[in-house]
Amino acid sequence: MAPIRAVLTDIEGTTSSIDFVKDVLFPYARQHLPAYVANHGQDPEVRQWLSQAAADGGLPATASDGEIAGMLQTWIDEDRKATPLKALQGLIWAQGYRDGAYRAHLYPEVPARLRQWKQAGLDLYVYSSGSVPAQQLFFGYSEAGDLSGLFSGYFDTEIGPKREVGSYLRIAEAIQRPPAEILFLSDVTAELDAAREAGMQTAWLVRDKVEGLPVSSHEAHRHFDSILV
Ligand SMILES: CSCCC(=O)C(=O)COP(=O)(O)O
Ligand SMILES: [Mg+2]
Repeated sequence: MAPIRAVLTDIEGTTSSIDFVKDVLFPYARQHLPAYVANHGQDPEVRQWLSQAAADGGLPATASDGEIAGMLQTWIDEDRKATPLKALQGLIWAQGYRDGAYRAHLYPEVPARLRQWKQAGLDLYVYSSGSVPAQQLFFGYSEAGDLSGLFSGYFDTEIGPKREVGSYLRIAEAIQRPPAEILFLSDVTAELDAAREAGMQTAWLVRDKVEGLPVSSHEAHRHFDSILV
């Protein structure tokens, strides 16, 4: 096996709990979405994402911003990983982080392990369904302080869906590493399958408190400390 030179990590369920995203971030975005759309709907970036969401959701061209906001709230309830929704969520979360409404959850061993890997010469990258600005906020306002400087780059679904092989090939190309030198960490086996098909090495994070680790072709880990690179 090729030596690992870079670690590419997912966020939700991997560095951080699913509960924090579902119980804190999503409700905050859902609550503030209508006012955010009313106040910022004419900003060019926001307008572009609203138009893309309306088109993706099959709304008529005459749909009001209120109707688009309502559809986006439904998408939040359904945990849709749609790029326009994720971009808008990131813009809304910025206010919550800056107001101190929350700090991003990280599993306890994650900050030290990321620092160790970085000190050992590995390059660290993030690949999440959350938008790149949302990822930067997440690690910038984490419970362990500002960790954003540890990462050499961030990728979201603008590079492609997380379950598609091509996304991982494009990430490897973007970071100028052979896929075999990249270790991808995720809690979702379909994502790990795609990364492996692209040639990456994989580790499956199983954070649930169930008895024993599942048997899988992807090495399963309860936490980052047992991942040896
Ligand atoms: C960037 S923080 C918000 C996470 C989020 O919105 C999400 O959908 C997480 O998905 P992931 O790909 O990190 O499992
Ligand atoms: Mg995940």
